[in-house]
Amino acid sequence: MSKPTAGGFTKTSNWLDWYEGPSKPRFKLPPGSVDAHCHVFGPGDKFPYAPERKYTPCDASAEQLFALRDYLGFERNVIVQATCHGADNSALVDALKKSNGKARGVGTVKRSVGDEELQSLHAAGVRGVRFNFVKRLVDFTPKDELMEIASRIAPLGWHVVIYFEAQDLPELWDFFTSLPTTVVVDHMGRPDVTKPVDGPEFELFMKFMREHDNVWSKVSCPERLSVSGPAARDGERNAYRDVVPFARKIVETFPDRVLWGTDWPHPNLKDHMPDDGLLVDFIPHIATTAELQKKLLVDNPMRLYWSE
Ligand SMILES: O=C(O)/C=C(\CC(=O)C(=O)O)C(=O)O
Repeated sequence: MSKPTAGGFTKTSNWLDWYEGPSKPRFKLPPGSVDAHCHVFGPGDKFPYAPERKYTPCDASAEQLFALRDYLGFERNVIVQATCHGADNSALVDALKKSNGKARGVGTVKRSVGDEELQSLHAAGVRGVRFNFVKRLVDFTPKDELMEIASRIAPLGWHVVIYFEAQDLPELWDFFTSLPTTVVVDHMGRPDVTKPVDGPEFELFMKFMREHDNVWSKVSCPERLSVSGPAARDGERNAYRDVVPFARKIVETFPDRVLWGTDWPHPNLKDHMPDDGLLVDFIPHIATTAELQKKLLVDNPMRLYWSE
């Protein structure tokens, strides 16, 4: 049954709702694992979607996220502000407050944000801001504005999360490499996985990480990047095989600077909605030893988000 969007909003046409009744993962997550990339949406009647949004999702509440966390065997979440909420972080903050310290957040702020607001976001558990360069998701924000925001949040010990597509890395390189904070890349910079893993495009991403030890990567979202699948559906525990070499290379080369997240509730998927339990079973294909798994799922996110 189609999931609702409260508050009189109408979902984007052909919206794929998050998957009801996921499988129990066969992979046993190490104790203290963090789902380091997920979102909350609305509910629209309490936390209206932003007027400037490029899509309207089905609602995905904090309670539903925390139920999934417990069911899959995660201990904590990092909730990332999605563009459908613009720079209004209230749904995010509400979720952080309800989490009893088990969630941290990455928000979106504008140049006009006051020091008091930054302090109150920090108190709620926000530890970073997200700069989104994916053109279908956001209108352009001038780089001087983003740099000003980065310099405002740096003294708080926060980091910058960047979301962009692989073909845009050359143009964004100078900006990214001048950011004064830890920089966390969403979804491996969205590589085109039909290109070779040792080809020039992905090599540029590897160089970006190799030459800048403040750059981290989420090795997340195989369901978004995969071209040939197979999808994490119908019991498939060896899904998205075309993405594995890319994620595995990052995990093995930079084991102390990688994070993993479900990306629940998976906004804007067009082809299929993954079963989140089967998505967890993707992890041992990209982090193949207990040591790598603990770094990816526990040590790294704890160092970045729960250091104090
Ligand atoms: O959920 C993600 O990470 C990816 C998104 C959505 C997004 O980033 C947003 O709305 O802010 C995408 O590729 O559509």
